[in-house]
Amino acid sequence: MALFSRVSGSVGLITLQNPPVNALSAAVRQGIVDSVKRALSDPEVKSVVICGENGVFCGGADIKEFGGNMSGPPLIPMIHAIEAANKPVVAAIEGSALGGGLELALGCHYRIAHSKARLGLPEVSLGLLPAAGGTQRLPRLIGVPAALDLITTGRHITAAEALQLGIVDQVTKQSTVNAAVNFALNVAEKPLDARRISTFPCPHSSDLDALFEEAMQKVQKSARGAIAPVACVQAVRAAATQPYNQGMEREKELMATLFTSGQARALQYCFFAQRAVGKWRMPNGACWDTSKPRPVHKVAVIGLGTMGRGILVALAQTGLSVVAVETQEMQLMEAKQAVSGMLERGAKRRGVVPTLHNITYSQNIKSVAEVDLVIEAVFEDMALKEKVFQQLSAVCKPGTFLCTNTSALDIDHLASQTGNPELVVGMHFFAPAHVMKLLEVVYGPRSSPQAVATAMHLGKKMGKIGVAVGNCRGFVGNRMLKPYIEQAFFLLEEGGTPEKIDQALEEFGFPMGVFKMSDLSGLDIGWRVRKGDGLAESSAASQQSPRIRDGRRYSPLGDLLCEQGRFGQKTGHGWYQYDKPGSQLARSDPWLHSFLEGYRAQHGLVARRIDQQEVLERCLYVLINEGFRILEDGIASGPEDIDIIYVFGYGWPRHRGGPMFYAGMVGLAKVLERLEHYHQAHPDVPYLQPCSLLRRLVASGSPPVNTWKEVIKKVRSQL
Ligand SMILES: CCC[C@H](O)CC(=O)SCCNC(=O)CCNC(=O)[C@H](O)C(C)(C)COP(=O)([O-])OP(=O)([O-])OC[C@H]1O[C@@H](n2cnc3c(N)ncnc32)[C@H](O)[C@@H]1OP(=O)([O-])[O-]
Repeated sequence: MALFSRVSGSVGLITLQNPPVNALSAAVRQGIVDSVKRALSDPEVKSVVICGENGVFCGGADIKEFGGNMSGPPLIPMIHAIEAANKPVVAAIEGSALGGGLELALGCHYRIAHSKARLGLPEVSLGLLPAAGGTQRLPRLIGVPAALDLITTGRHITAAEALQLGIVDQVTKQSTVNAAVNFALNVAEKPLDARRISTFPCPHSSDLDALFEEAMQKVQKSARGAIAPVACVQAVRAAATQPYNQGMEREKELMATLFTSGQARALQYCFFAQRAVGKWRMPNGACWDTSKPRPVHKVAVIGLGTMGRGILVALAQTGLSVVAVETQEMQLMEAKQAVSGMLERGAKRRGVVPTLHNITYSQNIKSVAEVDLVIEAVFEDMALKEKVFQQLSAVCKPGTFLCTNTSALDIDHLASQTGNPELVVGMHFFAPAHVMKLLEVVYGPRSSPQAVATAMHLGKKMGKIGVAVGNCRGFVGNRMLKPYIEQAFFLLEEGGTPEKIDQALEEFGFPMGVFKMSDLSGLDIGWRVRKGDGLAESSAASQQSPRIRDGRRYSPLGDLLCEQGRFGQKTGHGWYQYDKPGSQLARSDPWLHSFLEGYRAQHGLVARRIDQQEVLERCLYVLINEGFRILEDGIASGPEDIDIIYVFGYGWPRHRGGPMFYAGMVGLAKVLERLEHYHQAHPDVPYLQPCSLLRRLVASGSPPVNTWKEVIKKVRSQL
């Protein structure tokens, strides 16, 4: 709702009240309409201020209403009525003015912002466009290029940038409402014609066609198939080329196509899923609201390879005091130099002072004795990690949380090396760790809820999206990746090429196909794991059939490439060739193609044509199937956990909502039918066998993804 009051004698104050972000629900819109009417009809009121309760102006339209029947007064006429008012209306912007919130402010005649406020039109990230006049008013106010930038990226800007762009008229460090009320008193009798943005001509650049052509190319390149950024450009074009009313018609028309699109549904699902993962729950019932984190003031990072350095940078940037330990002197010196450089560059970009002084470097593990939490990031080798955990358990003060940055190893086994296994959790960061948003917080059977809460809290402080998951080989992300990569190898054996398979996945929306990704991360990583598992054996030494392991189909293609020293980008050759070691531009490699031909001939395989549909169905559905197994095993507590892990850690296109949401969009029955089909064709591939949870969900009528948790609970109790 919205509260009306009269302040300073003649100022009507309208306060939006819908915690926590004052979203424009039906009740709030009704409240604004009623309050504006009251202010305009009250002869004592000479000017009006609109503000939000609890230090937040407005987070925009109420996204929760989008799925249901929209009732209450519509936003557009409400904003028009404010703009058309014959008394000045001033927006007092504190906290956030986003989406419909900023559109409301643009309908006001003046805008005063607090210096800490954030403004933006982030609708594009929800698969929409600013359809309450945002695409028409903003270009008229700040010009086409700046409006295009804000509307197509959805980025939030500071009050200082908003002032510089001309979006706000004044920035204050004091009480925004007081400043706005004083401002309103001063402008009470001033004429308003020059303050109604919809009447402004849109500032024209000399070559509009070229400008929009360039903008369209830019969004198409970065959108990876998302439709909203394209619609945003089209809407702004209407502002630049048509009168306001026609522009509004175009905005409405474009919004209508977006509003009901699957992409909008997927993106809005992601918005809520991102927030839902913070409300974690362990199988024993412990959860986010009953488990309080312990304060962490001092942290240590052990091992300063690539991952350790990234983690160190992310920690130092939070302002925490960090002890960085690396036993090799050379490595320590190199790491110190690299980390200082990363911190300095990061600080320069953000216009802040680098936090180099937060870090103490040491070669001695005993220097972690006084820290509250340790993140171990040594080489991915169980024997080495065991030793480190034994040492940590001996040197750390009682109660220190011990976290490991392993990407697949057994957390519980590591916990068993310490005197207090309840203090041990996994903190699985993704490379580069100071950039990538995802953090898997992995609890073992003995991890305490407080250890999970503390790791999740620390992750949030580091700007990460933490997802709490159970302990199993590869946890959630890497466990699902295994069958996905395996299918890609099988497709190569059957006639595919790295180029065709990658193209299908990139057209789906991944930034990189599976083979380019593998070249980037290094083929030797998977090879080392397969060797450890006894799967990858030198072809000469192998006693067993090269294409079968334990009765299951196996592809040794990756191993054979590694035997040739082809480790990917770092060696200049992998699934592709590169100009030189370390280059990033992948080129098709004739050697690889003739190698594949030779391999097929050697194993009596006849290449067939593999189309895009088969690539997508086999690679994606097998990954989804493993996701269902993870849900069945209770490793992830809901589909949102898996989807957020894939969107933020593995490049799954956000506008497709994550693998589990996508399965729901495709139709669970269809996913099941295709898995059955492929399993029949490849009975020696167990990953293709549909898991029982998927079957049960289909049998129970394929309920929508947001109700799976309930179904899973029931299914799990019956399994
Ligand atoms: C015709 C229409 C045209 C119009 O152009 C369309 C729009 O405006 S589209 C909208 C364009 N606007 C946007 O895209 C802005 C979206 N919002 C944000 O970016 C951030 O929430 C914000 C920066 C505001 C606060 O960040 P923070 O302080 O870290 O806090 P937080 O993020 O944890 O959120 C706290 C709680 O509020 C909830 N909630 C939040 N916003 C909305 C909403 N609009 N609605 C409903 N709920 C919303 C959120 O789910 C969470 O709920 P819970 O149950 O407690 O988990």
